Amino acid sequence: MNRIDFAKGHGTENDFVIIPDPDGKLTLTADRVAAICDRHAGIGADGILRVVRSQHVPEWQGDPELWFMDYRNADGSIAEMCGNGVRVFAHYLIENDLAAPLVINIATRAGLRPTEVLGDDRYRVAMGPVTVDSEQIGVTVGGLTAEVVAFPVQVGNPHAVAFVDDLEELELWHAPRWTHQDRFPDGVNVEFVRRLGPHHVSMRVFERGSGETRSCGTGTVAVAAAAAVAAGQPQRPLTYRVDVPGGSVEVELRDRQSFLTGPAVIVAVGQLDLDRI
Ligand SMILES: N[C@@H](CCC[C@H](N)C(=O)O)C(=O)O
Repeated sequence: MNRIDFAKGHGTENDFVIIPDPDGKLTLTADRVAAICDRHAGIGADGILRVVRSQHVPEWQGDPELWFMDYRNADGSIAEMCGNGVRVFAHYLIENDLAAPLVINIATRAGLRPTEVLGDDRYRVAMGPVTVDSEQIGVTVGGLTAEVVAFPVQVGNPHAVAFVDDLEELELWHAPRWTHQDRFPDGVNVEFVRRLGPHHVSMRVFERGSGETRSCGTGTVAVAAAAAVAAGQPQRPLTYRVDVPGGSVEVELRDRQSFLTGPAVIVAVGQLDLDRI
């Protein structure tokens, strides 16, 4: 039998299988990731968080002692960052005495993401700079009668943020399409946003590699930054509340830094039989 430990957790219902692999011994092929994330034949998740020491990650050039969040989408593709994943990753480290409060420096493919342990299972992640491209693109998806414009936003991973009047009408079981296909050669996460107040929005998301999810942390930061640009709010700091189908998070925008605050939950621990997956 070929068993490995796992945990299952979520951040505002963006759910992950967490796999400890401190010495980098596990081979996670795209097929295996997809099988584990399969909601019928596997455990089921939007993605996987492999917990590995940075020294075993060839592309990491920084401190080799840090924990590295090796994030994979449900289809097995690799992504640079996962904002909800970082909080769940930090929570896993704390619950397993692998790190201590107050601030945990977590390595990711998008760089360092210092994460503050706030207590009550809440975490505040320094998400790095967020850039909004002024050259907008067109996006279409089921349920929309016409193409909508979207802001390309970079939060370590790529996003396109479109403002709409009605989120309910959107049919997100098929991937959105965007104009200028060459603009995102590696794909993009697409957020649809509705304004609820001056610093309050709600959104739905279609994630690259995972489909519609109930939350996307990097997406909430992208949405707050795009909302600020669209509203002509250059002043900083600015704080947005972003509601997602799975809950609510807070995004702080500073001049060269952004912060994401929200909950993290571990719901199960167990063993996974790799011979059956
Ligand atoms: N759900 C995540 C983002 C995961 C990666 C994304 N699907 C991509 O491919 O860039 C989040 O909380 O940020």
